[in-house]
Amino acid sequence: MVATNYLSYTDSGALYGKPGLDLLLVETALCRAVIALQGAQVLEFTARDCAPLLWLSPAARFAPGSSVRGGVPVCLPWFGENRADPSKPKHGLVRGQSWTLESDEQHEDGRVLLRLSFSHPGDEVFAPSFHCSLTIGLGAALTFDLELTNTADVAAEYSWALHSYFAVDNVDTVQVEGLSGVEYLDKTTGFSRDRLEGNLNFSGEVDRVFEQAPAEQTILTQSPIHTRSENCHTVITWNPGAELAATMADVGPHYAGFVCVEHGNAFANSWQLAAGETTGAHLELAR
Ligand SMILES: O=P(O)(O)OC[C@H]1O[C@H](O)[C@H](O)[C@@H](O)[C@@H]1O
Repeated sequence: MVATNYLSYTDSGALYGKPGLDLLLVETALCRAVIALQGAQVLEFTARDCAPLLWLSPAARFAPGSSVRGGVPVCLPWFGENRADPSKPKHGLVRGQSWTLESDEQHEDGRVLLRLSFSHPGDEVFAPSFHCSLTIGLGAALTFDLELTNTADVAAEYSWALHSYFAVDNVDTVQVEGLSGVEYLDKTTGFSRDRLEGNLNFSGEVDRVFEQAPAEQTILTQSPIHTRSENCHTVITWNPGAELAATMADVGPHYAGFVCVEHGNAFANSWQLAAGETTGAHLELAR
């Protein structure tokens, strides 16, 4: 592993006083970012002259095998509960696995691109084998290019999301624009179906899956956050609210500082990949 003038290798003990995970630190004229090799999880991203884009829980734990609460965990090869077997880990398996940094480069415009990859051999947790790579772009915006290949010799279904935790002033006043008129499944009421009219507000526990969602949303907080995606047809919006957060050791009273607006393809939008087929998606996040 070679450090460059924009990339250094560190760990969660050095950055957060909580040892456990290896981290990449990128510092350029355009931004500062922290990425965990476990799960290819971006933990922090702050563009120059902007407020931090992402929320990282002050109570986050940095333990091998479990996802860190905050940043952008990658949920794959299934999103949420495994519907065929709910005893399997929530949100798939890649977020708790160590990824490989395949390449890093800095473009003339100052953007840094990190490409991380993960290969699953196929096992009793998820039978099909697959290979995925995530190219993380770090400039004025934070970008993701996900590429997934079904390396199994049979067709397989994949669902996934980039589970972004955005830093907001207060969950009680934040609104999400760009989902009006879209149908959603409400996880708090047994996945009943409803349609949002107007902006989304967060009051108490909100856990909604919007299928066939538009490509752009704006999170209206003091310094608005813009999201733009390509080939991500599902948006999931989540905040546990005070009561549920109190039962989560790594959230607790800090729940008011974030909203999750997650982009991917899940439920009706899940990917059906033929043997050997590759497909991809793009996401851009910025204040
Ligand atoms: O606690 P986690 O496994 O990271 O999941 C956190 C949340 O992720 C998504 O937003 C789901 O829709 C929620 O139901 C879930 O509670």
